[in-house]
Amino acid sequence: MENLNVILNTVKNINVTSAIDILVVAYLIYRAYKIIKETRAEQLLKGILLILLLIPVSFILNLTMVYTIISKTITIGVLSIIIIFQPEIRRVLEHIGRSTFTERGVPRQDESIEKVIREITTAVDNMSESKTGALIVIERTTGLGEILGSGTIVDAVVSASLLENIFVPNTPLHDGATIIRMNRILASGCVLPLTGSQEISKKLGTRHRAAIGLSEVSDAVVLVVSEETGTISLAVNGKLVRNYDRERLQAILTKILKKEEGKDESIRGRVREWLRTKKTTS
Ligand SMILES: Nc1ncnc2c1ncn2[C@@H]1O[C@H](COP(=O)(O)OP(=O)(O)OP(=O)(O)O)[C@@H](O)[C@H]1O
Repeated sequence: MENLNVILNTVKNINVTSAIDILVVAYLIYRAYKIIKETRAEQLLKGILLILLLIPVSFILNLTMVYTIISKTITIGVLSIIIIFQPEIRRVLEHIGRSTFTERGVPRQDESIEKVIREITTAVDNMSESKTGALIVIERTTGLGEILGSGTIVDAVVSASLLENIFVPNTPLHDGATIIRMNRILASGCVLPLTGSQEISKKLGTRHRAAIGLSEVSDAVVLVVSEETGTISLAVNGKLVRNYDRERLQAILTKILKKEEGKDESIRGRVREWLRTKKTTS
């Protein structure tokens, strides 16, 4: 009863500043949840929230032992969360950075993007026909500097023939991933992080797992051509979509990489856009 009074008094003392404080925290939690939704962190997060919910419940019901154990182990818990959620935390922070700064990996001018997309699509389609295994990463806002270091620097203009040449079997650069930034092939033979997801089909080997793995920890677009079947797949945001043909691949790459004309994705741009829509609706 005493504990309940403490909580009621706290609620009574809420002023405008603390209400804003609560709203900001609630918004940040909501955004973080949206980013990690449908990743392996979602289930873990639900479990942790349930345990955290036990703190006020045990406090109100005077369950001294439960309350003491949970509140005393929370520090170790926070440390464990940071270690377990390291990839997801990185993703959330990168996502925040992405909203603040404008895109850097994708070429600015539409013509240039279209050309890069055309060259990549042609190469991927040809490699699919000849069943040449390939792994192509298109960098967007998440910097892939660490990954570049694992491969060999190429630094050449993107062209279908160069891409096809890189992946010719038994040549020095065919193993691993090729990274594209803007309209340049930066490096080949790069090692990508493998996904740890248990939900992926056992039929998919390490090439596809590497594509999903990188797309889980970055906003890169990753293309895979299967050496076994010639199937074209695309991984974005931890999801792999299979069986693309040339037209569908060109369409999806254009949709992802070509920024809507004049659209400002930065926070300032979004606020401006929101104010503009408010003005027109009022
Ligand atoms: N971590 C990694 N980073 C980059 N490339 C990788 C990685 N792991 C494997 N690869 C590439 O994938 C090739 C092996 O593909 P594997 O047959 O295991 O995959 P798969 O998904 O079954 O693809 P495929 O359908 O082409 O056989 C390696 O030779 C290498 O080029």
